[in-house]
Amino acid sequence: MSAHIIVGAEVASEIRAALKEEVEQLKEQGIHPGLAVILIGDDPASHSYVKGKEKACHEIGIYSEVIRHDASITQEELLRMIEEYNQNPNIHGILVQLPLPKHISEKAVIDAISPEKDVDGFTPVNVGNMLIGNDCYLPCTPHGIIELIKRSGQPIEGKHAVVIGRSNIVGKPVAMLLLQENATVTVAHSRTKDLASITRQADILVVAVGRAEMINAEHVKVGAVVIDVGVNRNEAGKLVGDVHFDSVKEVASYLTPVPRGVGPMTITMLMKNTVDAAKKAARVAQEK
Ligand SMILES: Nc1nc2c(c(=O)[nH]1)N[C@@H](CN(C=O)c1ccc(C(=O)N[C@@H](CCC(=O)O)C(=O)O)cc1)CN2
Repeated sequence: MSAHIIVGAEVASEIRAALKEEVEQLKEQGIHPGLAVILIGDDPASHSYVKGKEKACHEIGIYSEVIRHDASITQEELLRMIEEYNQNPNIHGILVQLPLPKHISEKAVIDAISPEKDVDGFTPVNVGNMLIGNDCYLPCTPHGIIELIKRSGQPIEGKHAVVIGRSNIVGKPVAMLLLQENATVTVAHSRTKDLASITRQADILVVAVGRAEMINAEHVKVGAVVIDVGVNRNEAGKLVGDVHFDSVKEVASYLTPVPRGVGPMTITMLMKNTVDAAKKAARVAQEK
């Protein structure tokens, strides 16, 4: 068997083309979606992701403001900056790139973002709404993963989904979204005993552990759908996922590559959330 490769970059391009058309139409109605991206510090990967977000905004026609600040900023200054964007009517989405420098509390920063502008879907209000299945901004990577599985044509309902990883950004929310799609969900993590015996039960395996090529064919059931969320450098300096691509592709039925798999969907779902936020703000203004 050789798995079908789910090229997230191609799916992302399709969604971005549709968003571009939608934004053109919104602008004709006087709605101009706007996103503020705040990047603190000098982490090279974060700088590259933020550049990707800026470029995607430009391509789709979303107005963007990108604030790059060195790590000398205080938490209070950052919170003030967020509050200004909360009040700014030209900005519909606010994103603070993670991780933050150690002296700044991630929790305090996320809590400061108005839930209506939380296009990352990280605030407690949006997380709570996601949990109970209310309309809300879904976190971008988990939402992108669900979209990739759905567009591959593979059913989620009734399947056993195993998620490896329990981060707030990926593991926990993707487990919740799979549950909402009626999968039976198991969450495994660094303290899980006999990981392979659990992952081998998975019809859908989502891997978000942050360890280069840790999951190999021994961990995967024949015919499973395998989604690789990792972005790592291997010993040779090559960009690889958490999944050993060459061995797993011989066992899985569907597999996402790294790069060009889940990653491009993260930025694309952010664009979608920003457009949705602008539409919601326009509706609210009209109702007043
Ligand atoms: N505020 C947020 N911070 C972070 C998030 C997030 O969703 N919101 N997610 C990640 C980083 N991230 C987006 O911010 C992100 C990660 C990976 C990619 C991507 O396109 N990866 C490429 C490879 C990139 C490379 O060459 O290094 C791929 O997989 O093809 C985009 C965005 C943490 N922080």
